[in-house]
Amino acid sequence: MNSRSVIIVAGGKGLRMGSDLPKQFIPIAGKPVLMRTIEAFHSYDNSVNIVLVLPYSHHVYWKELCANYHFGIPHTIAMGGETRFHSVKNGLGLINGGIVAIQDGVRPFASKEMIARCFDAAKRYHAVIPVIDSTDSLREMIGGTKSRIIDRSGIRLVQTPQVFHTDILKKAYETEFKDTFTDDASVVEAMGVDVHLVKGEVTNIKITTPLDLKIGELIVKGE
Ligand SMILES: Nc1ccn([C@@H]2O[C@H](COP(=O)(O)OP(=O)(O)OP(=O)(O)O)[C@@H](O)[C@H]2O)c(=O)n1
Ligand SMILES: C[C@](O)(CO)[C@H](O)COP(=O)(O)O
Repeated sequence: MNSRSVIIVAGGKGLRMGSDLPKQFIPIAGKPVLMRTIEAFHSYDNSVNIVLVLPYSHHVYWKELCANYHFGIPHTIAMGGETRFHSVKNGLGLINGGIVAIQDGVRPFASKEMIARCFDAAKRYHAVIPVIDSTDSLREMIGGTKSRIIDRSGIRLVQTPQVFHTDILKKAYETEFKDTFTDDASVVEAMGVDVHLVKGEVTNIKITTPLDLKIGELIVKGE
């Protein structure tokens, strides 16, 4: 159970970014998002086994990008799938035992302390995810334009890396895909496994829209 792997899922199209180049390849402060994500895990532990899931259409592009940036962190490539669920499943095919983290390729600012927190908790728990509090008030829509306040003290916002015992995650991913599977925790939970929450980070943002690229530049500069 000592071996540690991470599957970095970057098989998406980035439609909400509205850019021709999928967002995982866009530079933030001069370096592509995906290289920052890989570096975060390598700096946590340079022996961690890294599997990178990429769209088939961008395998050659990624190879060229690595050459251009002299990017040498070792990793294995897996094929992107139709949805995030299918991409994770493809990546899992290259993992043999131990503990495995699933990381969004577009979350480049996970600190090594938070990554360690997730992996350490996974020694004790089968499924671990980082979460943060909501700093906004929250409302639930109850039909038409009607809504009601939700008690935000009972709500957490979910991030990655999501860390699991590999055998449990593989078993969970044998299930049929459902739209309600928005992350890996939802897949293992559907199999009846409890999910343990640890502290996430407000800077562990998911690059989704053009504004996130600007916020990312500020995070890199430490402002
Ligand atoms: N078929 C897919 C879809 C998503 N992802 C990855 O899952 C992560 C989180 O997904 P999201 O932010 O939704 O990325 P996209 O699907 O690319 O974005 P959009 O929904 O805006 O198209 C990203 O690193 C994305 O590349 C993936 O590996 N395979
Ligand atoms: C996995 C995730 O990042 C956890 O917050 C999130 O569910 C991904 O959602 P998306 O709609 O695929 O961006």
